[in-house]
Amino acid sequence: MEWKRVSVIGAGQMGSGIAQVAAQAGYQVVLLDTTEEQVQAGVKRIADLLARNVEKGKLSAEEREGILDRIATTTQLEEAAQEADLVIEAVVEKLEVKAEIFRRLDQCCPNHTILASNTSSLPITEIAAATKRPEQVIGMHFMNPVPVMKLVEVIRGLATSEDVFRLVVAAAERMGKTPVEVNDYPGFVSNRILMPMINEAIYAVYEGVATPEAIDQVMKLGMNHPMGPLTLADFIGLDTCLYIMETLHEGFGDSKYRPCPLLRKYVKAGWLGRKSGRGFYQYS
Ligand SMILES: CC(=O)CC(=O)SCCNC(=O)CCNC(=O)[C@H](O)C(C)(C)COP(=O)(O)OP(=O)(O)OC[C@H]1O[C@@H](n2cnc3c(N)ncnc32)[C@H](O)[C@@H]1OP(=O)(O)O
Ligand SMILES: NC(=O)C1=CN([C@@H]2O[C@H](COP(=O)(O)OP(=O)(O)OC[C@H]3O[C@@H](n4cnc5c(N)ncnc54)[C@H](OP(=O)(O)O)[C@@H]3O)[C@@H](O)[C@H]2O)C=CC1
Repeated sequence: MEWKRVSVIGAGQMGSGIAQVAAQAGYQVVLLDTTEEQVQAGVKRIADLLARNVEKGKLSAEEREGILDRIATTTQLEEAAQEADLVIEAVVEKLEVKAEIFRRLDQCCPNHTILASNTSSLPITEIAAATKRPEQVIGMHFMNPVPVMKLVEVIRGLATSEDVFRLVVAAAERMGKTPVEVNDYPGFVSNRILMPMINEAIYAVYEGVATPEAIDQVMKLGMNHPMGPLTLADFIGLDTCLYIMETLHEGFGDSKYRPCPLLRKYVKAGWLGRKSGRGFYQYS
């Protein structure tokens, strides 16, 4: 079956990026967030990035208009659900919030609709269990920034069907991505490896080993990482980093994954990184 419509739930940094690459791939997209302001902020992010691509000569002004025309917006889940072939959820990294969204999507989507989560770490099998169609639920984990990064981790839940897996791999490829299959364990592969490194960098700040600037320089100049771990943590969002560490800690029951107290403190203070204007660095 040829898919035409992709709905994206959550218009934050990941949801807006996913909506952009889906519209660039020719899908009709519906982008949803809880308020009109959030949805419009997501659309503005897409419009600005596409305008920069026009300036760079990578896209024509007509192509930009075409992509933006393919993105409709809503704040009503029923509206996002009603005609979707594929729904990709990208809301906050909390199991109870995602499970409730999947429960509602299951009720309002057509029978054929596939429900994917962009979760960074949470169990796909448990998200799927909130629906009556667990064979049509799957993990589709894009990387940030979505328009640039090539990888999509594709994660099968216990019940995910082979057909659904193949359709989702094909959709990721159509969006210009390279899908890699991984199994349903906390943090999958990407964040099981990346996030303990970031957490360790935060411990190094906490224990006074070096300043954030020095730690980032060591990893950039010494290991050729494009961003130092603390700049990357601010870029991902410190709330998201904390939720991922909590999932690893709880999921494996191993103290090596305990989140650094400084990370908790920053999140409690509302220092969420780039998106809130302050994290390990200041942005305004
Ligand atoms: C937490 C999770 O669950 C999983 C994750 O996503 S973990 C995070 C994974 N991502 C990373 O590790 C990113 C690491 N950082 C990088 O790769 C690079 O710093 C970067 C690609 C973000 C920027 O690259 P750079 O060379 O330093 O900067 P710059 O030259 O300005 O940008 C390179 C390109 O990326 C684009 N770009 C940069 N930031 C962007 C953004 N936020 N959104 C969209 N495009 C962006 C630029 O427009 C530019 O595009 P062109 O080549 O078409 O001109
Ligand atoms: N940041 C990253 O680098 C990556 C993140 N991810 C995953 O993507 C997901 C989203 O992350 P990210 O985009 O960074 O987060 P953001 O905080 O940027 O965006 C999340 C958006 O979802 C909205 N939202 C929250 N609850 C609901 C709801 N019930 N219904 C509709 N919208 C809702 C939020 O609105 P409000 O602000 O009003 O709550 C916000 O606009 C998370 O699961 C994260 O783990 C995956 C890969 C990389």
